[in-house]
Amino acid sequence: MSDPVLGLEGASLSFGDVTVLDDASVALDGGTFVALVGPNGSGKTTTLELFAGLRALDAGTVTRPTGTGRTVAYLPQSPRFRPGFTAREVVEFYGSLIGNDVDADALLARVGLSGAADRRVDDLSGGMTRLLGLAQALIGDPPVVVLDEPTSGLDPDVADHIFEAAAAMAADGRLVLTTSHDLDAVSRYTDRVLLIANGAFVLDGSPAALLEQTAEKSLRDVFSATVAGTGREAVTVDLDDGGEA
Ligand SMILES: Nc1ncnc2c1ncn2[C@@H]1O[C@H](COP(=O)(O)OP(=O)(O)OP(=O)(O)O)[C@@H](O)[C@H]1O
Repeated sequence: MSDPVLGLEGASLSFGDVTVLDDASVALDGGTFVALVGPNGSGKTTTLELFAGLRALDAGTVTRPTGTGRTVAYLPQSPRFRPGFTAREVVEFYGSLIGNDVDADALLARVGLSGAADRRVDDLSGGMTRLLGLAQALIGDPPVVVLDEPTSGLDPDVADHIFEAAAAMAADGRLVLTTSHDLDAVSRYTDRVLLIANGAFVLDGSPAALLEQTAEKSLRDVFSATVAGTGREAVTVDLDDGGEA
């Protein structure tokens, strides 16, 4: 078997008394669309940041692609682009930063944004802004694309479009790793699901395999049953105004 493109081995990371990873290991291969799911605050964004090289572990090792050029493209949850630029200018600008001659129109077409090439980024909808982020992620043809909640706040059709674009990026041979709370889309589009809870990857498999393994009806049910089984307390919301009587 070939070496994993991304991996964690014996990984531990805490913020003060909050343990995000506790001796966790995982190996991810190219040509795969992987979803990292888990409860709020379970460590999804932090894990993506580790893979993007934006954070270091307390213990253990991170495997990332070696080589020159852009190896991991990271799209944060709320991408921001230089105000006043058009979508095409954004792609050309980032291409020039990376030192790549980019065909901006081809990249915008790849994500379905041809019609918005001359629109200023300030005038793009939320969905278009995420799509521009995907186009930007493809600059320099990185082998790994990491997406943090790329569909939060988007309508289901636009969300589907983004999942389709991400799946196509993986079908081209890349490793695409996304976080998402949209378990319906995750079931339909991804090849592999990792569920993080209590510092560990507690489930790992294709959506179909996870349903079979757990005998649950939907990934949503698998999620709830597994998270409950870890003994993790649900997030509690205190509706009291907190005022003293
Ligand atoms: N810089 C930081 N300093 C202190 N604590 C942090 C820091 N970054 C994250 N945390 C904590 O680490 C835990 C994991 O955070 P993270 O953002 O990775 O979770 P998440 O799974 O992405 O959450 P969500 O689904 O709500 O986006 C949380 O308890 C968070 O409060």
